[in-house]
Amino acid sequence: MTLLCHGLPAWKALQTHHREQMLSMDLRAAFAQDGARLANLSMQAPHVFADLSKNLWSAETERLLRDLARQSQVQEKRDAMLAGAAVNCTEERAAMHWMLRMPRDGGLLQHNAVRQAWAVAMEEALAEVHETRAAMLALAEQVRADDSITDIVNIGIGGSHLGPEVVVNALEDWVDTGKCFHFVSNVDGHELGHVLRKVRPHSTLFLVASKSFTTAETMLNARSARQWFLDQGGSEDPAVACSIDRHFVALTSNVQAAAEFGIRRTLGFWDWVGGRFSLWSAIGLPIAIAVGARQFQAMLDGAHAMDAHFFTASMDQNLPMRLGLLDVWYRDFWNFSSRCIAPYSHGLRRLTAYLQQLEMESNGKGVTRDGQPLAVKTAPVIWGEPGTNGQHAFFQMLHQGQDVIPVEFIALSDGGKYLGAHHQSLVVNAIAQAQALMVGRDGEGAEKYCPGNRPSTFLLLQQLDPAALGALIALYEHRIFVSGAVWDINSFDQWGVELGKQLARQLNARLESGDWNGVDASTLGLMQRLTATQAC
Ligand SMILES: O=P(O)(O)OC[C@H]1O[C@](O)(CO)[C@@H](O)[C@@H]1O
Repeated sequence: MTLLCHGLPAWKALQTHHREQMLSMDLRAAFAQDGARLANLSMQAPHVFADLSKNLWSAETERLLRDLARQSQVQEKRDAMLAGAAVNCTEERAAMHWMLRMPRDGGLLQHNAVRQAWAVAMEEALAEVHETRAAMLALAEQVRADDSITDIVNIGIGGSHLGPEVVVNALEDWVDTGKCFHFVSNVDGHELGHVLRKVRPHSTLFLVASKSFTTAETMLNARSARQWFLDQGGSEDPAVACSIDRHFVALTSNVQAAAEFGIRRTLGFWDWVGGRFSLWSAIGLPIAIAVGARQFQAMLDGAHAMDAHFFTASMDQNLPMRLGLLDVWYRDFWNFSSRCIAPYSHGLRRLTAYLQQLEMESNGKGVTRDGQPLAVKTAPVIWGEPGTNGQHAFFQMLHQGQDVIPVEFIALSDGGKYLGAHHQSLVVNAIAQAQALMVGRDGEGAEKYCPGNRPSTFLLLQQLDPAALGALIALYEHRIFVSGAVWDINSFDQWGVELGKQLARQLNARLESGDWNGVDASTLGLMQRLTATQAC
């Protein structure tokens, strides 16, 4: 049994530090007293500048958090991930999404620490990654060149939806095909119907994206799409131009299930790619079709630069480490139960949804890797909306509400082709909000009082290009790994999701059999209402 994090000496030291020095901390005073605060608490990582100075911490806090990281063996756990160990212990799988962005020769391997951790068997995995990617990019280029295909419909949910969607939206300015991209995830037929009304079978390519190829929502959507395709004149005969063979591709690690479904064109990936970490794999096909092989590679390169930073930079200059430790500091010592994500970029409008899965599915756990109940809090609620919209919705509460909620601003220095006046206004608003949260307002009446001293982090990308976006997403992946490692949880499984799936299956079966024995009164009452409504 490993020692639980709250039993470590550094945990106790952080509790004392919090109680005796930080509870009364005032950010305004901290800046007034320390002219070097910004320099010490900000840093440049690959493609991402981070201003961490408006957080409720100090150099001493960070020193103690690094002690905590050492005592909870964060670096050893990181290196085990890099060595291909089965860090996803409940499913006995490695977690090697970072390998999906690794160059064939060199890259990370040029670093001593990485070379030492690298297992020879992983050479084979890397070779397969490159082979599969070449096939994926070749297919993407073929689709891009085919003017008869005007619409791409991605059918998938969770990691098989959110990553491709966030990236295709974010890289809108880099999309150089005239094709339209549609994402269908919800089992609500409304979503599929909405898309099918807009497309034609002979000009649509359906991508059925599912790692397991068993996810109920995706399978039902895929079956309905297939039926629609046949009803609209499509054919099962591969010799016909408008055939399933030509218009359906499966992206999956379960090639056999895809074949049983009737899809013969498949791109595979491996069980060591977690669903929420899969956009870099075949699941990224919609991205590659949208922006082409060169820009897809640029996104991988940006992510790889962040990987190299995470795996090699010293702890005090390692951005994913610093952010992951900040997250533990806020969750467990300040007891902040949520974090607001505020991307000041329309391109990043789906980022929060993506990060919700990444962080809450990874770290929303209550036991350690060896099954011990945790006495500390883990993942916060991740929520938010793009700025400036959020300012006219929930920022009121951030400024004057009773809860303190750390805010994460994400902005771009260069707004690209968008009108300078718009971009300037956008970024100035982000900076002003971070300032307002910190400085507050006093002396103008009780109703106008804003307490200030409210924490925020500011992440700045030069522009929203493929490399910067890749680096930003990899930053979040690694940061979540760090906090998960401190809590000693398995950040790579998601057993909580299974229960609901299992019960939905049982309720469907009970609907068929009419056997409601042992079902609680509330569930039974709701099911009776549903069947009564259906009967009308
Ligand atoms: O790609 P699949 O196997 O359809 O799974 C979809 C999603 O379902 C989950 O397993 C549970 O929500 C996610 O982890 C995953 O991203």
